[in-house]
Amino acid sequence: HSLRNIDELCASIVRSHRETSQYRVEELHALRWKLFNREEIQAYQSKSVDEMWQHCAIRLTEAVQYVVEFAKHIPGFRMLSQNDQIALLKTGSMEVVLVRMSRLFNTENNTVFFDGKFAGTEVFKSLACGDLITAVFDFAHGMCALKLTEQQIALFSALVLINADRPCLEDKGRVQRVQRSVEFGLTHILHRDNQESLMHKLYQRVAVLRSLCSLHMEKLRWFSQRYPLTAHSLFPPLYKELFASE
Ligand SMILES: CCS(=O)(=O)c1ccc(CC(=O)Nc2ccc(-c3ccc(CC(C)C)c(C#N)c3)c(C(F)(F)F)c2)cc1
Repeated sequence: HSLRNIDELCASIVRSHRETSQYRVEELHALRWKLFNREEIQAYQSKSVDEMWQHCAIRLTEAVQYVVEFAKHIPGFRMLSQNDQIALLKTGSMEVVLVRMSRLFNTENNTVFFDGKFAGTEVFKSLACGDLITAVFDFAHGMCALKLTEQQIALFSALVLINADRPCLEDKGRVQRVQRSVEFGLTHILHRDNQESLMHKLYQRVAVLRSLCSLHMEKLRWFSQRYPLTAHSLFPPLYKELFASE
């Protein structure tokens, strides 16, 4: 890797992250005190379990679609086979959504940007998934504590996605080469930012991310058994394709 194309690699991943984020950090910062009022919280809490699940699945799927766009602009991702691209997105897109969620989190009042305003955990009560929501909020809190820059989030998101250890990859070697170039990019910018110590903290976050996503899948399996009609006919097709283990 000559430095030139490592800088180009980082620049294209950062550009893609910026272009595929629904909101810029400045916009979210300006909205951070826009909280749901009592009536709005009441309205969410009076939704039935399946209504709230469907509502959240739609929101999550929107966020995932931006991650799919982000992936397509990671240098080397499009050179992978269709099946390998889908395999990486199937297991990695939720992880990247959760990494991105940390940008939506306000640690001062423990709220996250959802449906246009900042919501506390009480908004999600009717999901009957308190442990998952708590885990999502805790993860976002932990990510905020690292005070990552947008560039660091962009490279970390790309590294979370391009993982050669994902199951059922056709050409593991090719994914490994793309993964190594992204790893090189992340270490390059951490070195430039004089923050090499962040690298092992980021790998620790990956372990938490894995458990969070398997908790999400476990809850989805529980929900699909309890509300098969909603899960099979009212969830966004992309959500089912990526997360329903069928
Ligand atoms: C920051 C990147 S961006 O692209 O700009 C962007 C990206 C997203 C947004 C707004 C947005 O969609 N927030 C949101 C959406 C869903 C959820 C959510 C809801 C319920 C669940 C559990 C359920 C499925 C059983 C889970 C999970 N797991 C996640 C959340 C939050 F996690 F907070 F609850 C927030 C705004 C800008």
